Amino acid sequence: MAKDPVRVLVTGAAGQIGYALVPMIARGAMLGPDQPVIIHMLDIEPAAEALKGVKMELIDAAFPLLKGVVATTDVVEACKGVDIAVMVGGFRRKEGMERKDVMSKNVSIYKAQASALEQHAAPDCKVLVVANPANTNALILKEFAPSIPEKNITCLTRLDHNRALGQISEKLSVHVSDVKNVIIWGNHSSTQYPDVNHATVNTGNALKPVRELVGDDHWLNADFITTVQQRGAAIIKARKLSSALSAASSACDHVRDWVLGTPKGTWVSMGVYSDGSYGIPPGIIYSFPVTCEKEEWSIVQGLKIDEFSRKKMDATAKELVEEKSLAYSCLN
Ligand SMILES: NC(=O)c1ccc[n+]([C@@H]2O[C@H](COP(=O)([O-])OP(=O)(O)OC[C@H]3O[C@@H](n4cnc5c(N)ncnc54)[C@H](O)[C@@H]3O)[C@@H](O)[C@H]2O)c1
Ligand SMILES: O=C(O)C[C@H](O)C(=O)O
Repeated sequence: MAKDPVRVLVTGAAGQIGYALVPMIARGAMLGPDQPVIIHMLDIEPAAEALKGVKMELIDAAFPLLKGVVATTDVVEACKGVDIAVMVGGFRRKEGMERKDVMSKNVSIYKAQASALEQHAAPDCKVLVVANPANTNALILKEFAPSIPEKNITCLTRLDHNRALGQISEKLSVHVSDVKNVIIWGNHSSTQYPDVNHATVNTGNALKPVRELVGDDHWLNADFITTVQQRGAAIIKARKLSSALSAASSACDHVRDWVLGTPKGTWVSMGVYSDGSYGIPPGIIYSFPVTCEKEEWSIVQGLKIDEFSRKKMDATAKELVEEKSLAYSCLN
């Protein structure tokens, strides 16, 4: 029997990530090849014509899974009955701007959209915040939508996770799908800590530690970390635009694994509300290693944390605590 369609909201749908993301959703990359979808697209008035154009293209592409398109500048209409909300809309960082510069513009958007989601989305709506500052926007959304379960509000660090997999795969000349269990701890910013201490490579007959195969702790503790931390800025420098296709693809990975589950023995990184695991202060949205089953994520417990990692995990937590107070000061 055919499944009922799932309603997926994409905010900022006329923007560049939105343009890459909606066809991926319509092709089944987010929810699977047998899951029909109705895509809700929200943007603001100045982008209304462009949004209309995206809707026309979605229709023209004749996607078999696409059962309807809502394209609107009305946040209430956009949020009505949505099961999944991918929050991409916001003010984008331009070359030379610090993430903090975009903070005040974005947190007020997220405060307003929190109420719309709370009142009009499906009761169990899952939310993924992509727009920067992603962790803090997600936190603001959580705080101003108290009736949405906190487990349903997450932010995107899967792009950083995938970037880390990509760097290891390039370094070792192995296929990226043979590398697993890297971790992104903390903020989707240049303080994030990409950790390979528990990562492995499938060599065909064994799972070998990445650290052993790379055999270059200096590279792993320095260049590898900064390359992943700075990858977003490097792409802005090269494209004069921030990453879009990789962000859209990683957003699909995030939601797919959340809804359909992570493969056995594999974890992924997600920005989630801290419960105090690994000594990270509660009250912030922090990226942890998680496994997903039955549409719920759980933080992987019991990983050994060395002194080097501890410092980096605490530094990125500290930045998030500071961002939180900055966000509140912008809202006052
Ligand atoms: N978390 C991540 O890994 C990651 C990766 C890449 C980009 N980003 C962030 O994602 C966001 C979007 O990036 P982009 O390149 O698509 O930007 P973009 O500027 O091309 O698109 C943003 C869209 O949001 C719309 N918008 C602005 N205010 C809105 C509002 N109140 N409601 C709905 N829509 C609104 C704009 O009109 C625009 O169409 C940026 O904040 C960017 O920094 C995050
Ligand atoms: O938009 C940005 O600031 C960069 C983006 O978050 C990225 O990681 O590519």
